[in-house]
Amino acid sequence: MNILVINSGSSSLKYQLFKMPVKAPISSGLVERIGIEGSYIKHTVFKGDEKFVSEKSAFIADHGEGLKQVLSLLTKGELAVIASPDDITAVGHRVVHGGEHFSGPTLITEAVKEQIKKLFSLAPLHNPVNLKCIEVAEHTFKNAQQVAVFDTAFHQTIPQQAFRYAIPERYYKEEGIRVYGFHGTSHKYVSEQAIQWLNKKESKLISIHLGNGCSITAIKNGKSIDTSMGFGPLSGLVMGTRSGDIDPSVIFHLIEHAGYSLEQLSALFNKQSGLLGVGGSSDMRDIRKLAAAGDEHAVLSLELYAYRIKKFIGSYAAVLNGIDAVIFTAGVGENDKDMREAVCTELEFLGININRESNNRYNGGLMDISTDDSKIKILVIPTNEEFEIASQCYTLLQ
Ligand SMILES: Nc1ncnc2c1ncn2[C@@H]1O[C@H](COP(=O)(O)OP(=O)(O)O)[C@@H](O)[C@H]1O
Ligand SMILES: CC(=O)OP(=O)(O)O
Ligand SMILES: [Mg+2]
Repeated sequence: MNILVINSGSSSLKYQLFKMPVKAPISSGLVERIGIEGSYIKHTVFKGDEKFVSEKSAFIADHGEGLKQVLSLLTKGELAVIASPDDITAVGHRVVHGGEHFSGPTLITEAVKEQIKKLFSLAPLHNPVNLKCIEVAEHTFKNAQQVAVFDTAFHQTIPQQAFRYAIPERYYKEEGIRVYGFHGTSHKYVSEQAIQWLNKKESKLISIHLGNGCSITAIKNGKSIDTSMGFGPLSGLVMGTRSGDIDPSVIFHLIEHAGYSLEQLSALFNKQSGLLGVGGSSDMRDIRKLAAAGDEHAVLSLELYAYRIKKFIGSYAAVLNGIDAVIFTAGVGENDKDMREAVCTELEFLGININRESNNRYNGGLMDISTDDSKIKILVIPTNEEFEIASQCYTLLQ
């Protein structure tokens, strides 16, 4: 059985094709910097111990175009791995917002698509793109089962005191206004790796996912108990183009004194803020270059980004009443050693001591980058949302 997984994030589209039940990747790849200058596609095919890679740089305007190019790479040319669409038994889709309806992998029906559509306004950078990818896959792989795995599912264990906002109950009961939480598939995957590595029956973890979207989750004994994103994937940490936490008074002010419309407000907080708004680019690699050249705005954006993460670590240390390990994952978490160092600096009082030499040396895989006497372990763990989605799809289809 072959399962193709499509993971569309706000700036990227990642895919992996797995042979099941052995969970062996046949092919994987990514389209990065979608919609900004410097987009590229990397397509990898695994044959035994050998790896074949093709890379192409060309502007890719949106995820629909990205997915069409990916499907063409998978089915045509030298590095094709699918002879016929019927080689694909199931397509697993990452879907970001599932509301309260979905707590596990779900077969996609017309009703499920309607539900994904209803949540467009709450995850405007994601749900429309996720639905688009589902439609393209349905059209391409007519006989495959289409399965959705929701970012929100892992956070369904968050207790009411953490998921409710302090507003009248009817807004929860009638409008579903509550914390949902996102990046759940990633937080689940890396926390399970950490629990296995720690080899402890009971565990208290803080998982820090730093991609284009960023979120941090408190995980007790394998269950999410609080997370920084809320009703939509907008609150909490500073992100590529999203502001993270902001006092709602700012919104009232912009409406009252500057005449902002709903569309302008949504664009401001979702698309024009975060690293882009403060530092001049949504991409951490660009920000690093600007900061190295002395750009003060870029430097400030890095400070805001690290400070916000640190604030949440303190808050979740209190929520968990202790920490066994903090985990860094996703694009920035796995690749930006300076950000890991900035976040962990001056947290010694908590028992977080980073080993700078190990941190600088990190080059993939699960690695402990804390000092030998650090009370709290600091782990870098590459996320693999596609692997997790394929596993959940397989379980569902059995
Ligand atoms: N070598 C690197 N150094 C610093 N940041 C990096 C590096 N590689 C990738 N990133 C950053 O990771 C982010 C994208 O992360 P990713 O998890 O792929 O995002 P998403 O899935 O949300 O689209 C971008 O800000 C990018 O600049
Ligand atoms: C939920 C979210 O922000 O996802 P991504 O980081 O992939 O944009
Ligand atoms: Mg992502």
